Formats: sequence, structure tokens, C-alpha cells
Amino acid sequence: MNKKSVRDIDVQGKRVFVRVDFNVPLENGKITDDTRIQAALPTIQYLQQQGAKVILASHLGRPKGKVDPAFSLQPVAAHLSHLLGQDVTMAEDSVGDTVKHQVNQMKNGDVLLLENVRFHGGEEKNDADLAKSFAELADLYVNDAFGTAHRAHASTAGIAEYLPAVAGFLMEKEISIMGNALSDPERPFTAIIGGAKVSDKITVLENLIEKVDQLIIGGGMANTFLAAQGYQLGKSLVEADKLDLANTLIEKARANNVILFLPEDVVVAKEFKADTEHKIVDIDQIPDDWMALDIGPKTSETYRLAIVRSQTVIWNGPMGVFEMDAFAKGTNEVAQAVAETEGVTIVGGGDSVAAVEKSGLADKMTHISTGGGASLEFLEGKALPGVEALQDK
Ligand SMILES: Nc1ncnc2c1ncn2[C@@H]1O[C@H](COP(=O)(O)OP(=O)(O)O)[C@@H](O)[C@H]1O
Ligand SMILES: O=C(OP(=O)(O)O)[C@H](O)COP(=O)(O)O
Repeated sequence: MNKKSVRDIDVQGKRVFVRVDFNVPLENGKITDDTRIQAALPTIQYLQQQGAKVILASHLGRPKGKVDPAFSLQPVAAHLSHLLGQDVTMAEDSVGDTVKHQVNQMKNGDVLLLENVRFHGGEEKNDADLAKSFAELADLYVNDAFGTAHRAHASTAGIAEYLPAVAGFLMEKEISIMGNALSDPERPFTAIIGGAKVSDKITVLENLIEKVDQLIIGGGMANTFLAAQGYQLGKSLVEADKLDLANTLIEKARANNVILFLPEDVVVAKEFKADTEHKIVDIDQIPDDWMALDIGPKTSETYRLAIVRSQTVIWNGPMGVFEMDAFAKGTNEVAQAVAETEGVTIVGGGDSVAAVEKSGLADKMTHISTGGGASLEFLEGKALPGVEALQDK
């Protein structure tokens, strides 16, 4: 990477604003997978050892510019204190006089975690005033949030206009591994895309179709494709305004000789609940008031065969609502197939990584990436705004 890193600057005694991606999965206020927190430790600990005052900033979920206690980073502060073996102070906001006062009280080596930056509407708008307010807290800016590097937000891009800005170790490592694995991939090259962030990621597929040999679609993403093909999806998650785009992508895949895999069968449920009634049906048999929450066994088997014959696999987005055991089978079987694949295998994304960790197969993957959308945009060949904003070497 041709960007400066924390190694290239003197941080001793400085206040360093470090953007991390602590957007971890939570269930009833408990962190269910701490991969992203663990991944940020090398940068945090290095800065501490070098005598910096470490001010951590992150988003959690999508609170849409409003304060919502369900998206507080408080549980992360507690877990991080445990991992670092020292107190991490939790700020009540990410800007403002109280936070400034807290920063002024910091000693070298101290760690302060700011509250969710997305409690401010200006964060996602990359608002210059908010970016300046972040910058006022610090002397230097470090971006270590690879998982959010595809967002041009106030704390990932805007702030870099007001402070010397460099990359953290995780950012450097992710870019280097992704670059090596994906610049000239061994073929067949397969992308597996699922999850719930359909409108975000469906546009990524357009460029991916030009890169891959096989495109395997599951999870919420598959529903939109199936609906576009005329199937009745009942109460399933479907992005109705993306049906034309889905059909265009199906056409584009055909034109590029990309084998596109969509589910043949699905697990449908009466409600979005762990203990609800559920059954396996073919995709033309989804009852009106039921919803598709996982891929079915025929689909898993077809996907498995396609995956294991690949030489390079990139996977983002679970095949179903894996958080509930009744709808985790498709994701687990795909995880097993990726683990069995002999070539390069990369799994990225907060929930996808959580699913792979839960299945106990993480160490069978070539690389577990902290970024889902970010790794897909990197693979597309797009410049990542969170990296672009940093100082060149
Ligand atoms: N068929 C489906 N219907 C609704 N939600 C789904 C479905 N399949 C997967 N999901 C949900 O998608 C979420 C993960 O999506 P996403 O954020 O795109 O993945 P990642 O965090 O790995 O990038 C999970 O919480 C999962 O429950
Ligand atoms: O979880 C994330 O992305 P991912 O689900 O694609 O891995 C990042 O924290 C970015 O979050 P966002 O997609 O709400 O901007």
C-alpha cells in the first residue's frame, strides 16, 4: 500500500483519533463474535506502547443519526477493557465539551472509546462540521477500520482533511492480503454472496460478474433475484425496487459466461422467530404468508459441488438467518464446502465471519477478513474512500 502507516509517524504523547470497525454482532447486549475487536488490538497496543493517547471511534449498526441505546458501544468498552487488561473509558458522545474534557484528562497509554459516531446524522453525510469536531479532539488520525473503508463518512474520510492521516496495521494487512489473493486469482474463481444488505451489495455484483467464473447467491440477496424471475416470495425480505437490476444482472452473467447459482429450494417460516413453524419447499411453492429464511438441502448440495471445484473463493453474506439454529444449516453447509476447498478462500463481513467462527471452521479458511462490503468493493477494483483519504508515502 502506498499510504503512510502508524510506523511512519511519531505518536509519543500525541492524541490519536483511531477509527476502528467495532460493528460487532450483539444479542441481548452481548457480543457474539469479537473478531473485529481482536483485529484492532495490534494498532491499539502499538499506539499505547509508543506513549500515545488512544481515542477510539466506531459505528455500531445503523441507528440513522439518532441516539439509540440499543446501538451503544458500551458493551464493546467493557470487552475491550478485558482484552487489554486495563480500563477503557467510555465517552457519552463522540464530540462536544464533555468529550473534550475527557480527552484532556487522558494520560499517555490511556484508551478512550467514543460513543457510536452514527448517533450523529452528519457521520454518514460526511458532514464537514462533524469531521472538524472529531479532528478537534486529536493531533493525528489513524484509520484502521477496513470493514468501513468503502464508506466516505465524517470519521472515515472527512476527518483526514483536518489531521495528518495514516493507516493502522489492520488496514495495511487487509489491503495487502486482498491485493495478493485477488489481483490475479486462480480459476475457477467463485463469489458467494448472501446476507441482508441487498441494496448495498447488489450493485457490486455488476462488476463482480466481469471478474468471476461462478456467482453463488443465497440469503436475503437470493430472494430479490427469485422475485425478479417471477417467483412468489410471500413475506420474504425482497427489495422490490431492485427487480429490474436483478434481471439485468442475470442477463449480464449469461453474456459473460458466468455460471449464476440461485436457490432451487428454501426453508420457509411463518414468522421471523427462532421457534416458529418451518418447512422446506421448492421455490415455486412458497406460501403467501411465509418467508424464506435459509437455502434448502438441494440448493446446499448444488452450491457445495460448485464451491469445492473452485481455486479461489470469496464469500460475503450468510445463506440464511444463521443466528437462529433452524435457519443456520445452509450457511453451515456452505462454510463446510468453503473449508474443504483447496485453493484460496476468503470470508469477509461481520456476520459471515461470526457464522464461520460459530461453525468452528475459521482456521480452515485462507483469510478471515473484517470487511464484507469493503472486500467486495476492493475486489471490484474501486478506490476505497477510507484508504484514499490517507497520506501517500
Ligand atoms: N433470507 C434472509 N432473510 C432475512 N435476513 C437474512 C436472510 N439471510 C440472511 N439474513 C441476515 O443477513 C444478515 C447478514 O447480512 P450482511 O450484513 O449483509 O452480512 P455481513 O455482515 O457478513 O456482511 C444476518 O443477520 C442474517 O440473519
Ligand atoms: O459491517 C459492516 O459491513 P459488512 O456487513 O459488509 O461487513 C461494516 O461495519 C460497515 O457497516 P455499514 O454497511 O452499515 O456501513
